[in-house]
Amino acid sequence: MKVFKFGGASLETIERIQRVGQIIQSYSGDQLLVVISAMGKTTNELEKVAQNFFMRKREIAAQLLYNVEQYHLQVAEQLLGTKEHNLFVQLQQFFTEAEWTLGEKPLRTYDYYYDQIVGLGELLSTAIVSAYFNETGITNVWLDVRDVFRTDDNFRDANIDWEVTQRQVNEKVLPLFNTASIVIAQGFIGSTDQNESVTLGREGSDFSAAVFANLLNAESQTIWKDVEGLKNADPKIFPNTVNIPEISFGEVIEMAYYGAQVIHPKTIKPLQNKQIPLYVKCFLDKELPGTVIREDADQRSLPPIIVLKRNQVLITITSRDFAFITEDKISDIYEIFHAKKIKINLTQNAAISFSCCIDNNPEKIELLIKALHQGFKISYNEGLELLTVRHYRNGLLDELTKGRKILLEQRSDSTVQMVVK
Ligand SMILES: Nc1ncnc2c1ncn2[C@@H]1O[C@H](COP(=O)(O)OP(=O)(O)O)[C@@H](O)[C@H]1O
Ligand SMILES: N[C@@H](CC(=O)OP(=O)(O)O)C(=O)O
Repeated sequence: MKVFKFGGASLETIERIQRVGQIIQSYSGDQLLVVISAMGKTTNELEKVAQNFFMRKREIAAQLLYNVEQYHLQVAEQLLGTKEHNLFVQLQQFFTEAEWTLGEKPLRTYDYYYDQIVGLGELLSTAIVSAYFNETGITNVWLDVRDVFRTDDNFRDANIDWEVTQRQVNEKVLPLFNTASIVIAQGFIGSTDQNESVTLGREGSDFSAAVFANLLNAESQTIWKDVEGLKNADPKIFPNTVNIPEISFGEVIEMAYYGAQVIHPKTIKPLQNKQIPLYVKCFLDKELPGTVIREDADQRSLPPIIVLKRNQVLITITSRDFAFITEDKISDIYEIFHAKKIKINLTQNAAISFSCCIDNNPEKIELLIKALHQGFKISYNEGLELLTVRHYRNGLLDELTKGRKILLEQRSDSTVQMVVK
């Protein structure tokens, strides 16, 4: 059994969806569990629906949802060449459920409504792709992953209940392979024991695929991207990147942790734990060798790896009365960050101050500063970038920081991190 994951970019156009079909067809001898994300930028559009709904801008929310609906109906009709198909009944059910949600008064948290609305993208994309494949002879079964992935109710970043999910994989997923060798499921979503939809965090479909790979004891997982494979930096930002043919789980978990936008950080653990290799392949040209990520990768010729996180804020937290920032104070500070669900990307402490670099999320930062203000003086600096280079060489660092102001720097033997303006 192999697990495949196709992301939004691979479903952005009709031609790309057809290409995905060809790729799957070329693995006709294998059992495939195929995880699919929302088409193109649908998740961003649905986020806007959720925001407007929660701000009680009902008409705008309804219009934005209508646009998403029309887009999917058009794609479905173009792929199938007709509107007379059961798929359209299934799509209509999803739309009706979403419209019901928008008809409610937002009495629960924003994160709850976000998850009820935003997961729609994956339900639509998988239903369309599954129906289209069946019409073109790629026999498959569509699975509602919310019947399988059980989570807690930490909406927008729900945690998998591995025991229940394993049981449900055994009872509900494995038997599907008796009817077809291909099962198509949504990435990114799951459900609580109260049958409330949840999402697993933005870009979470890589992780969904890894959960399946782990629980199905798959022989491999392949993530199909618009790039050649895993590179030593984002080719959209840096010129002259090189492809990495093989790399270890340990190295990739570091890259993802530092913010490389190519693989979701949670993806590695379920694979490493069962020693399942992860392939990164290019859906634009499946003959390209891509990258294999596995425990015992040969890394003798690993190039310097560069990760750039944009739109960062450096917050400096200073004691009000010249008191030292001791362990108890740091622990209070971390508790506040944890309560506000803010991830710290880099920290540095001095005698009476503690600095940390975080993603710029104005609403969260406002609440954070309010909470911190009671005990500390706060200053912050916006519009920054966090540059991380692993296996660095000094010449390269000079090149990357030329003409930039370095506000904070940390070096170890293997890694340098800099907050730059
Ligand atoms: N180190 C890297 N190697 C390859 N691609 C990278 C890297 N870092 C960032 N990327 C970006 O990741 C993109 C692919 O990921 P993404 O757009 O999330 O795909 P999908 O939505 O299809 O899963 C590439 O187009 C590339 O710009
Ligand atoms: N659609 C979700 C989940 C996901 O993983 O998408 P993609 O595979 O396109 O990054 C998102 O955009 O966050």
